Amino acid sequence: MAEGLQQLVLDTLDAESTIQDTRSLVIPGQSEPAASQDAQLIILGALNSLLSRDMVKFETHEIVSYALTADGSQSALNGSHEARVWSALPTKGQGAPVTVVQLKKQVGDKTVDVGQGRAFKNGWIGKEGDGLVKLASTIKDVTQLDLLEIQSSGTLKAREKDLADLRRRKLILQRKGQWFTVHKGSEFSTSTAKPETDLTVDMLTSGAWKTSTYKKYNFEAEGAPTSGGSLHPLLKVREEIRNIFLEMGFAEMPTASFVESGFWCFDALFVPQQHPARDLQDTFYISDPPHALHPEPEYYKRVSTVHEHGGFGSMGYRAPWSHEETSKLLLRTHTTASSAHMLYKLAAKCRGEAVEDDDRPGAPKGRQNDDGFRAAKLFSIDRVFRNETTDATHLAEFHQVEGVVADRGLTLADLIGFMRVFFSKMGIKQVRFKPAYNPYTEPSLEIFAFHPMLDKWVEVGNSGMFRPEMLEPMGFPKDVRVHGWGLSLERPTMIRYGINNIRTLMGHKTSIEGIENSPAPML
Ligand SMILES: N[C@@H](Cc1ccccc1)C(=O)O
Repeated sequence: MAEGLQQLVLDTLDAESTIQDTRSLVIPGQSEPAASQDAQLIILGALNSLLSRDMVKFETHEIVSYALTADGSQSALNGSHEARVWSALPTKGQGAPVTVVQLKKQVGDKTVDVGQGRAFKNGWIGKEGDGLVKLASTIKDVTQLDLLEIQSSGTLKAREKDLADLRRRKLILQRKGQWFTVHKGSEFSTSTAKPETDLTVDMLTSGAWKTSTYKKYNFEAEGAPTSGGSLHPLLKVREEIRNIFLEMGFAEMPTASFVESGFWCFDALFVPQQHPARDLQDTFYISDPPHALHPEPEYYKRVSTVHEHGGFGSMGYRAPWSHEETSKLLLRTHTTASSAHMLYKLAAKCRGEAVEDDDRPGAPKGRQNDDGFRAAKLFSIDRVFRNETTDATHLAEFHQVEGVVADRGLTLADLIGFMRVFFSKMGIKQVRFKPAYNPYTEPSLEIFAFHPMLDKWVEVGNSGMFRPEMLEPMGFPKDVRVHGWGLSLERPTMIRYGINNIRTLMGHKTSIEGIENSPAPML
């Protein structure tokens, strides 16, 4: 049929040079002109195909048309509700008046409910005793006439108001539609022979290429979508947070070692060896190799002593030290293990080790009484592991955002002030702090942010000033203060992307399509 229709369009153009209104075409195989929108869509298909070969040009005309609802079609056929009410009643004085109950039985509840009032208003019917009678002997059912006109032409000529009324009565529906005016194109011909799409060896040898018509190359056509890699939302938010750190002058810590020893993950941080976080139920331990390499002996001695007996102003835990516990290998439970490595390295010169002076601007070089301390601002964003039962908000593997700032004279006010700036750069303007406990920081603060969508305060991080029991065995001078904090990467990502089940963000339930379609976050 498609070809027959294209041929019809070309033949009509050949005879009449333009087709003013495609609604006048009679599609091959049909008896009526193509007044309906369905017919116009079929015509549009044929026109587009001819347009691609430049055989025609056409203009589109947008129209609004109307179609009858089921109720409307019934009224077009049998008369409006009010006319059906009128015709069911006896003429005044010529029969017993009909009660509403009887009338409903005769013409149906809906017809009476809708039609009765209108029939009264039109003066067609009246009351007599308990019943109703006809007052008018003949009526003109304008509603039915209007519906019939709409049925055949799609509209009412110049009577917008009545259309609105019929729509309100749910007798008609509005439809958007279009029709077309068609002209000859630059390659117009009455032949619909398919143009060639490829130049073949056969055409070249036979010489057919000279007389063939060719399909025009479509430079507008979009290629098939390519599937490349796309960044996971966690990576996008990680990048955004990394940029905040970099813009605040932080350097990134190396965090490649997922496996740590009990020493670096806990002991160096003054986490007691009996702490519940070190239990098998909370931490994944590695069985092979069975032991970690031994840390530097003097540092190890200072750490074990401060745990067992105290020192640096502390009374220690006064519990027996277990070498076994410290040398266990485990999947790190927090990135503070990496911070401990970095802080130990930062204090190297303070311990009197030969370290090359760095050339950061402002770093005191070879100053007299230089104790070797260099201020530092460090961050990391990487994966940690906890032996957790997974649920909508917990995973056994997740990511931590961690930062440490080391300098002389830092106070708790600096930590709080810094947190406010850091979180406001992440788009979190309202933050609150609550005293908390960490074995390695004192004071410690939990950080809460106001979540406007949830309309409540949610915990976003944990922070504090590292204890002398941790810093001084590393070799930091007494007046050096280090504050640190940690937060999850998943939580801000879930908030940003409106995800409420963490398992759809990470793990085997993640939807690849969701990742491909997730927009970059906005600050
Ligand atoms: N390690 C802590 C975060 C933290 C880091 C540094 C200082 C204080 C707290 C956690 O896992 O929650």
